[in-house]
Amino acid sequence: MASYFLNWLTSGPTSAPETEPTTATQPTNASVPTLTRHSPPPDDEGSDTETEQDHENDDSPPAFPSLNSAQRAKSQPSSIAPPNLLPKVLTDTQLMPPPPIPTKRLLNPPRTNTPGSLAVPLTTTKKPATKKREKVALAPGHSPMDWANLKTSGQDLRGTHTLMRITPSMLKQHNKRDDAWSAINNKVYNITPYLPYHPGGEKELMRSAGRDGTKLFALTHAWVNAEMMLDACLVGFLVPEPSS
Ligand code: HEM
Repeated sequence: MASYFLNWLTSGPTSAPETEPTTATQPTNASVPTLTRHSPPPDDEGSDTETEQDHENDDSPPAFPSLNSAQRAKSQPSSIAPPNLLPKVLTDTQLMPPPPIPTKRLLNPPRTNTPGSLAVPLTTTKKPATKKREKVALAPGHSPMDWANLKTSGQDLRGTHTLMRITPSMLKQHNKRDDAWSAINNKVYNITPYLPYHPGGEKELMRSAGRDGTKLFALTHAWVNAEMMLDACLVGFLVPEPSS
């Protein structure tokens, strides 16, 4: 490849420059270098002895620019760079070596929380230390739809005749399964009829019996609309103890 470029670079114009249309057919300027042409000389020009065999054995590239072209006539001999200024063609052994194979340490970097470390923070991979929440199997006839039907049936689910002002000490007395009250967001509900319908189980719901279950409720399932689900069980409103 390099020899090809050298070949066409050094095959300069053979006719005289246009600026000197004198009788001389060869360049008379001594500074113009004498260039060697590698293409075969047309020694047998005009003869009929040139055969197809000659063309087949001729592996030399054609002159570029073409010998009698305007491009060749315009080109200046001084524009030809000397061989030491021509771009160097690197061989395979001189090419840049491949990057080193990453070590096992780099493939599996240690997981640390040191500042500036690119490792995955430990906090995102650590499992939350919360208790696993499990739904219980509700008895037949105790699905959420059954609870909705019971609520609208007109059956008394409060156990009281009027809405009351309920203090924490009053609430505390209603902590048995058959008489369980719980306060959620300052509203006190009779949760006894709801116990067998609670998807989290009776045991879990009884943890809020006789006290303010707002925090427990929000921690477990803040998305549940207790106000709507237990509206038929409302018995009153939580008020502070009267100051003595
Ligand atoms: C008193 C009012 C309450 C109502 C109306 C209520 C209602 C519900 C509802 C509708 C579900 C199903 C949630 C779902 O499928 O996404 C549920 C599940 C559950 N509830 Fe309650 N609940 C109440 C109180 C409580 C309390 C005080 C606790 C715990 C102390 C509790 C513990 C659970 C648990 C563990 C589940 C099952 C797990 C889950 O569904 O994610 N619930 N409850």
